[in-house]
Amino acid sequence: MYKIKLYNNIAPIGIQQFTADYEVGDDIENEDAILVRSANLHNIEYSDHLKCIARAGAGTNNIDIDACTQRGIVVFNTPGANSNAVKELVFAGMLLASRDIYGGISWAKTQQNNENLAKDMEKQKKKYAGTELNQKTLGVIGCGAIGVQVANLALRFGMKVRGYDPFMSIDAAWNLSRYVHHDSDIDDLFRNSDFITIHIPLNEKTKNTINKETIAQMKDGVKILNFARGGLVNNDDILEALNTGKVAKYVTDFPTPELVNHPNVIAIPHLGASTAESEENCAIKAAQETMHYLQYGNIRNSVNFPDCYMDFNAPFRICVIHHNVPKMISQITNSLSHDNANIENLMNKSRNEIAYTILDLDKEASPETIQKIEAIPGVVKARTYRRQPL
Ligand SMILES: NC(=O)c1ccc[n+]([C@@H]2O[C@H](COP(=O)([O-])OP(=O)(O)OC[C@H]3O[C@@H](n4cnc5c(N)ncnc54)[C@H](O)[C@@H]3O)[C@@H](O)[C@H]2O)c1
Ligand SMILES: O=C(O)CC[C@@H](O)C(=O)O
Repeated sequence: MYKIKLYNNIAPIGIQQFTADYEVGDDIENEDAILVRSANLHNIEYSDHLKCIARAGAGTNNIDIDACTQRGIVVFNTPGANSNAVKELVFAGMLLASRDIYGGISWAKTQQNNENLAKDMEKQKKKYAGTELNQKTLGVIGCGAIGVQVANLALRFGMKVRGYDPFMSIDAAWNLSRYVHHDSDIDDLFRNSDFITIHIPLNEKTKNTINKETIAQMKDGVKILNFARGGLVNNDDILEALNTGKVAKYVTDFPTPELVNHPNVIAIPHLGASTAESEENCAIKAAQETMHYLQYGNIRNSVNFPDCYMDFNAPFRICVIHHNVPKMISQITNSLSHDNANIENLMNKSRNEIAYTILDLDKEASPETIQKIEAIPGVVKARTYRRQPL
């Protein structure tokens, strides 16, 4: 029986993926795996049995990735599973930043006793007039799952689009329209955009990407959208720029108390991925990644381990997490001689300092063999698997 601990509300359809071999709940102890959305897992005590954490979503800054890697805990996310939901809200944000829809609706709500409403609203409406997206320039920082979709849709709104992403994946590049202007220097994007939208992960390098200096390069009256993470934008600097009018609007999915009452901040309470479709996509993907890892040792969509997966055709399997250093494979295979097991298939992949080896065997490795493997300097963990239907 595998034990799955839930943090946050995970869509029921995701939990339904788990078979009778799984015990799933938010009060589980000695968990083999965690399913989480945005709950902060930094500084929590993990069970000694914990093998993986699946983030039902994209951002993993709520998890201490380095600590997990050192302990041999595989962290998954669900790339692209919520990107459509975020894309749609970005466009809602752009429209709200261009036209005072919110002000107009709020005024209309106060008119329930006005018998002259039809006439009065024609007078009132000039207060809520705005501008169009058509022909404006949108700068997209980060052309991954979300950025690409935002860029492509903006073209269909008649916008001119510029994109900046020095680490863009080949998949993302295939999906990005060729009509998106490629900025290799982020300053060109800052200087030439009427709207700037940011879609990159938050980490030590990207923190405060939007700050006093970068804002200074932007057009007067620029509108900035942040549906990625609050820490990417320096709050003090953006508030100052909103006060001077340098920045006309700041649309953020990550409001903080000092931002929420500013008249030119459009604060949304982290709703980017909050659609039934996206919550279901993320939950299903996170559950499947977890099951494939726990039952087969296969790794797909990890943020700290290499992708490493093989069809499980042999009767037995060993998976070894080890440091990415010489002579590991030979030491692991030597240890198997004890059981006289034949290796039917082998895969080894590495990512930075860590590596992962899958060995498919005709015989089950004995506990002594696993102990021997785990005693090899540089080995973090070894686990055995028996072939079973998923
Ligand atoms: N508001 C929400 O509910 C919500 C939902 C999903 C994702 N997010 C946030 O949005 C971020 C992006 O999500 P995604 O699904 O597009 O992720 P993704 O991994 O598909 O794309 C991120 C892109 O950012 C690029 N990148 C990384 N560092 C960069 C830098 N310094 N400059 C420019 N580009 C850089 C990467 O190359 C990648 O292409 C996530 O990390 C998450 O924090 C928020
Ligand atoms: O789970 C959510 O609601 C938000 C997820 C989002 O911030 C993400 O990074 O995928």
